Amino acid sequence: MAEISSRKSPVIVITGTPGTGKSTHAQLLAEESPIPLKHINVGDLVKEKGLHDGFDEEWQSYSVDEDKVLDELEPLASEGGIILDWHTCDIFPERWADLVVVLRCDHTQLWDRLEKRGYPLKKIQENNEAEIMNVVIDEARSSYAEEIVVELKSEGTEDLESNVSRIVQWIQAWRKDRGFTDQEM
Ligand SMILES: Nc1ncnc2c1ncn2[C@@H]1O[C@H](COP(=O)(O)OP(=O)(O)O)[C@@H](O)[C@H]1O
Repeated sequence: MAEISSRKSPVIVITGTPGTGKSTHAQLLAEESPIPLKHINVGDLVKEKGLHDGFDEEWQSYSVDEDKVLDELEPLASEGGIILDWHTCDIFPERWADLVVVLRCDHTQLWDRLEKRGYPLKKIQENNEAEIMNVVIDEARSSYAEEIVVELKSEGTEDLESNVSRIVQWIQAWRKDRGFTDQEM
């Protein structure tokens, strides 16, 4: 069983291979949530706050300093009311997460999305392979209690809308279980 946190607002992790729709889901969820939720795009935070050891030209990505990321996020996670949007999740301590959503996408569709984003071929191939090999879902399942990990398809706008309304329902149930009313933040 996952440990019950004392937070009034949950920490929701939205993870998945790059291009599966994490930011799109997190933005819509922040708009539709019944309680305020701050969307934290961890990749953007790494860039803005310099939580890295430099940029890898070959892979066109930052070499992330995970300790710095954890130090930066710890106070926010303790407070709750955040959506953590990142392509990996196993660095986040188990006690942080109330819900871990893993987005999935058909690999040919994912390839197109990453091509449109202008990723180098090598990076498209690496991510495409990771999606086929279930890398992120396996990582989530081995890092968190089974009952808080949810795998959701993200291939069209209907998926986006139904996924977000499902998470909204989950937030309502999470708060009700803890005896919070809609007015009480
Ligand atoms: N469920 C979906 N339906 C339609 N388009 C989507 C969906 N999820 C993502 N996309 C599109 O795929 C691209 C990548 O989405 P994004 O949210 O930036 O992915 P990520 O944050 O996982 O890298 C965007 O152009 C977005 O509009």
